[in-house]
This record gives sequence, C-alpha cells and structure tokens, in this order.
Amino acid sequence: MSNEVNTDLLKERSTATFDAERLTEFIYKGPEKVKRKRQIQNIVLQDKFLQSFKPTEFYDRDGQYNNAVRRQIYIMDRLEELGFRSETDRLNFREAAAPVELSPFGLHSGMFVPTLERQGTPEQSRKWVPLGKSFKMIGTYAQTELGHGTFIRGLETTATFDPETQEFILDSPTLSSIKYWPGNVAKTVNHCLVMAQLYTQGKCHGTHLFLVQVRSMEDHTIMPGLEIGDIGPKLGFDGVDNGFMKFNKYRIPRMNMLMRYAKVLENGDYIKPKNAKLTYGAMVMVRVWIVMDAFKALSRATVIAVRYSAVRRQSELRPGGEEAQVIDYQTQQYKLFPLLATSYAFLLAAEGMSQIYAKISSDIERGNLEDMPQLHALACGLKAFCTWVGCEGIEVCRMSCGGHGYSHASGIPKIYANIVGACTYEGENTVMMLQTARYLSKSYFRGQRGESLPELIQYLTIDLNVKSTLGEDCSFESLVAAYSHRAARMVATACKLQNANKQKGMPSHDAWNKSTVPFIAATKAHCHLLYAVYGIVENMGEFMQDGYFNQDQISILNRKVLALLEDIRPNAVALVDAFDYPDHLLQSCLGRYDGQVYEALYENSKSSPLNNTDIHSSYYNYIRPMMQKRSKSKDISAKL
Ligand SMILES: CC/C=C\C/C=C\C/C=C\C/C=C\C/C=C\C/C=C/C(=O)SCCNC(=O)CCNC(=O)[C@H](O)C(C)(C)COP(=O)(O)OP(=O)(O)OC[C@H]1O[C@@H](n2cnc3c(N)ncnc32)[C@H](O)[C@@H]1OP(=O)(O)O
Ligand SMILES: Cc1cc2nc3c(=O)[nH]c(=O)nc-3n(C[C@H](O)[C@H](O)[C@H](O)COP(=O)(O)OP(=O)(O)OC[C@H]3O[C@@H](n4cnc5c(N)ncnc54)[C@H](O)[C@@H]3O)c2cc1C
Repeated sequence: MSNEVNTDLLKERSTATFDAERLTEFIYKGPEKVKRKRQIQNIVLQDKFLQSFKPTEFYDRDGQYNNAVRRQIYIMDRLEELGFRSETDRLNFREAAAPVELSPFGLHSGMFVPTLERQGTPEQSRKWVPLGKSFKMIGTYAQTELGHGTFIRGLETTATFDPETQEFILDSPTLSSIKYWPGNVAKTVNHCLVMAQLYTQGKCHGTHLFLVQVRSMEDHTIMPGLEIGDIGPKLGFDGVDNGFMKFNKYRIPRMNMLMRYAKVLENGDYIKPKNAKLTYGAMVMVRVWIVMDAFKALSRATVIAVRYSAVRRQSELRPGGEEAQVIDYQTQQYKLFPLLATSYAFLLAAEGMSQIYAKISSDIERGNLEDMPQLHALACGLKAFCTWVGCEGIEVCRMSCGGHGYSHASGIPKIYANIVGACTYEGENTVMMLQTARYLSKSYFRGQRGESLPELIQYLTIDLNVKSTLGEDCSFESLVAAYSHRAARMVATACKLQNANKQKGMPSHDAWNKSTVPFIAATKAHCHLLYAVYGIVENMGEFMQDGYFNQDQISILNRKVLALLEDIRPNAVALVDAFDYPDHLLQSCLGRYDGQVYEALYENSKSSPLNNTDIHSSYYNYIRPMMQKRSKSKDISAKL
C-alpha cells in the first residue's frame, strides 16, 4: 500500500474554510481529551494481537463467536495492565480494540451489572456488584420470551414463592413462555437477571427481576432444571450468542429477587413498589445509550460515504471534461450533506439526552419520581427516532457508494447490521413512539386545561393561527418556530381525532388505537425539533397543511436547501474528518483517511478466503463431472 494521500482528498482538505482540528476538539471536549483519545487508539494500533484478526466476515459464526470472546478477554486483561481508571479511556480503548464486533459481554457490562446496582437492595448490590465487576459472575438480562417481547405484563415465566423452603420456583409453563433472544445466554453467561411474574400467597403481583444462576461456576455446565441453547444466525450480531432458556421448576433463594423497590417477606407478604415501572429502569437506561449508538453508527457511515464521494470520479459533469468527483453532483450532495447535519444533530441530542437521564435518574434513586414520565417519553421517542432516521441514513450512505458500498470491504453493511437491531431491541420503535405519543396526548389535554407543562413540551400550547415570519435569511428563530408549529399542530390534530372517536362512543382503547397513525407522525414531528431546512423541505406537506408557509416562503426554502449544499461543499471532507475516526476503527477500504481506495479494495479482495486455492474443490467434485457428462450427451441444447 502506498502511503500517499489521494490528491482529490488533499485538495479537499486544503480548501476547507475552517480547521477541522478545532471542531474535533469541540466534539471531544478539548485538545487534551483529543490527544488522550489518539494515544489510546495508537496503543491499539500497535497491538499485534488486536491487529492480527481478519475482517469478521472472513470467519464462520463459530469463529466469529470464538474471536469475539478471545478479543474481549484480551481487552479486559490489557485494560487491567494499562490501569485505565477513567470510563472515557476504557471506552476509547474498547471501541478501538473491537470497532465493529459486538461483545459477548456487552449485556453483562451494559445491563446486568448496572441493573444489580440500581434495582438491588444495598446489601444485594454490595454482595453481587463486585462479583459482576470482577467477572466472577457473568450475566445478562433475560426478559423476552417466544410469545412476548413488547408486552411485558404478558410475560408468562413464573416465579412462585415457597415459604416452606424460602425459595422462588421459576417455571416456563408454556412453549411461548420460553425465554428467547436474551444476548449471551446461549454460551457465555453463568447468571441471568430474569423478568418473571411474581406469585406469592396465591396472588400474582406482576413482573419482577430475579438473579438466576444458569451454569455451574465449576465447569460451566447448564444447571439441572434448565434447557439453554443458541437461537441461530441473525441479520447481524454474528459474534453474539443470543439464546433460548426454559425453566423446569427451577428453585432460587428468596433473596435472589431484586428487592430495592418491591419485596417478598419470609412469610410471603408482598411489599409493593412506589411505582411498578421502576422495574423497567434498565430499559430506559439502555434506550438513552442507544441514542449515542445511533450517532456513532450514522456518523461513521457518513465519513465513509463523503470521503469516498470525494475520491470517486465517475462520468462527465462537463461534456468532454475530466470525470467528475461524484461529490460534485447535486444529487450526491442532497443525499449526503443532510446526513452530515443529522450526525451532528444526533451528537447534540445524545449528549442532551444523557444529561437529562443523569439528572432525572438520580432524582429517582433519591425517591423523587416526579419527572419519571418525562424521562420515559423522551428516551422512548429519541431512541426510536434516532435509530429509524440513522438506519435509513446508513442505507443512503451505502447506496451512494455504488457497487463498492455493497461490499463488506466498505465497512457500511456491518455498521448497518449492528445498529438496525436497535430499531427492535430495547423496545420496538413503533411501540416506543406510541409511549411518547401517549405522553404528548396527556400533556396536550393538560395544556388545554391551562395546566403548566414541562419546558420541553410547552410549545404544545402555542397559537396555531399564527403564520410564519420566515424571510430570505431563514433565521434560526423562524425555523424553530416552524418545527414547533408543525409538531403542535399535528399533536392537536391527533388528539382531536382521539377525542372525536370517544365522542362517537368508542371505548377509550379503540379511540386511541384508531388515532395512532397520526400520533406516530406527530411524535416524529415532536422528535424532529432538531435540525432545520432539509427537514422542512422533505416534509413540506406537513408544514403547508394549514398554510403556515406561503408560496414565497416555500420557494425561499427550496432555494435555501440547494444553497446550503453549495455552502457545505467546500467543507464536507473537513466536517467528516472532524469526527476523528482512525482507519482501524472505521474498518473501511472506501473511507480511508488517505483515500487509497482501489489499492485497499484490491488487497482486501486478495485476502478473501475463497482465494486460498486457485481451483476450488467444487470444480473437481461437481463442475468437471457435469461438463464431462454433457460433453457425451447427444442433446445439442445441453452443449450450449
Ligand atoms: C455491546 C455493549 C457493550 C457495553 C455496554 C454499552 C452499551 C449498553 C448495552 C447494551 C446496548 C447495546 C447492545 C445490546 C443489544 C441488545 C440488548 C437488548 C436488550 C433488550 O431488548 S431487553 C428487552 C427490552 N424490551 C422492551 O423494551 C419491552 C418494551 N415494552 C415496554 O417497555 C412496555 O411493555 C410498554 C410498551 C412500555 C408498555 O408497558 P405497560 O403495558 O406496562 O404500560 P402501559 O403502556 O400500560 O403504560 C402504563 C404507564 O406506565 C408508564 N410506563 C411504561 N413504561 C415505563 C417506563 N419504562 N418508565 C416509566 N413509565 C413507564 C406509561 O407511560 C404509562 O404511564 P401513564 O399511565 O400514561 O401515566
Ligand atoms: C438483536 C436483538 C437483541 C436482543 N437482545 C435481547 C436481550 O438481551 N434481552 C431481552 O430480553 N430481549 C432481547 N431482544 C428482544 C427484544 O427486546 C424484542 O424483540 C423487542 O422488545 C420487540 O418485542 P417483540 O419481538 O415481541 O416484537 P412485537 O411487539 O411482537 O412486534 C411485532 C409487531 O407488533 C407491533 N406491536 C406490538 N405491540 C404493539 C402496540 N401496543 N401497538 C402497536 N403496535 C404494536 C410492533 O410495532 C411490531 O410491528 C433482542 C432482540 C434483538 C433483535
């Protein structure tokens, strides 16, 4: 591989009108943090073991799982040796060391341990959290069943208290109650947090979390009374052993129920929690993290597609002239530059979401549940919005790279396969949006009654008769006003339909269900209050429906979006460089910093396992016998 930088990329970087390094420092919160991040990424780059792996797609499923386990345990050991204490250092090391491969211990770190900390009593946390953090106990979060994922109250696994033995008896009473999907349950973990219907003194008290040992701590064999296995190949997550688990009257100690919020006493008395939804806290936490995951996935795909678009020359823009950089086609700009804007918007949304989560979750830990509904609604809405929009954007990035985008060598298919599951896990997106919609509906009617609303949704009470003041300058204020107006109007429309359904005599659940399509649109508009002109142009109908914009303003906006493409054009490469993803993290032949795409593609292809032999064994086993058989055949057509 030459170590020269592609001349087109060199030119792009030399003509940028701002210093990408300054923007990098803004993104990562200062030059020292950038320097530290790069130091850590370099440690990984110099690490022979970590650099010894071929691309994951060159291994079969067994190999991918085995490599994922090997790599993660190596990472754990290296982190101990390096003595990184800050979470940012550890995260930077992990992300660089396993850039595309999900961890078989991801749910241990991301759900199991944090849930023990947040849902266990102080005694339970003191006992179990150190075991989890030292990996003496390896766990996951097992909630979903064959028959239920969304409707948690419909879960069928039972945990029945036996006061005689001070134990809970876990059971999978039906086929549909078998736990199905939990990550890392098939081969990796020896414990699970299991969500089950709690029964005591003959009464069901709803779903609660139980710590369950599922494999021997001596030899990892499956505990008697359990059936455990792998669910099989999936669209992505190849290195993750999502599994199934069936309980056959499996006993656990009473004190294995997480009892921070609800309790079962020795005599079987049930002490109920302040709010039944406190048990759902782990899911809210991960939904907040997924907003940042959506930013990382979309921004990486955008870096790849924009750099490649600057390097790829195809067709004549000027008749007889040299082939154009595809980034100079307006259509290519209209595909990619809004995604560049979206990536930055998602970064800000993810940081804002994390700050709100930190504040409200600490209030909840102190017993103040006042803002719990707002946190739930925001986490559901942003998780759904950012993963939906992010996945659509990643697909646009892939297709904007032509045939090479379809190759794993581009890095984009793996980005997509790993993030698109997030539209389903941790709350299926439509269901999540409807949770936010339910909050908007209740808030709208509270606003109509003159009640005060939290700041984030006060726009619901604005005067909808006002028209836009947008001028040629497309001011920030006029754009925000447009998004607020659109969302407020759409929420009001959905609520009026819901009310009209009730006035017709529909029961409230039917009145709700028969207004959910406009509610989903309204909730997307609510979440969209993030970035501007492109969003208006792409959704013009929703902004025009009540004449909010006049014809001249619509012409201004259509002109503005094309003008913005021209404004961004000289800085497109600098804007993606600013995300500062090193090549070994992007894992992309198309998105390389040096732009040496064709050499990288050629080298990558030559290392494909299918090239290990010149003539594949199938020739000797099948093709040659077929040809020999046909050469003897009288049938002319068979010879063609
Ligand atoms: C690789 C990682 C490495 C390191 C770590 C870093 C990353 C983190 C780790 C993981 C993430 C990344 C990769 C992991 C990959 C996969 C993990 C996936 C895990 C899972 O999928 S776990 C299972 C997730 N399942 C769900 O989310 C189920 C969704 N369903 C629900 O939440 C509920 O059923 C639903 C839809 C909310 C309905 O519940 P219910 O019927 O009980 O309620 P109602 O709708 O009737 O509403 C009643 C009332 O309750 C309020 N409410 C509901 N939920 C909540 C809540 N969570 N908090 C607060 N309030 C809630 C609701 O608003 C209603 O209130 P109201 O009456 O309107 O006032
Ligand atoms: C990659 C991956 C990893 C996962 N990891 C885990 C894990 O570690 N632990 C775990 O417990 N689970 C895990 N899951 C399971 C995941 O949480 C569930 O699949 C998810 O909650 C969706 O539930 P479901 O599959 O029952 O979908 P369903 O709810 O059956 O969805 C089917 C359709 O029904 C619609 N629908 C359902 N309810 C409503 C409603 N009330 N209103 C309108 N429409 C509705 C949905 O919108 C969807 O279109 C994982 C899943 C995936 C894909």
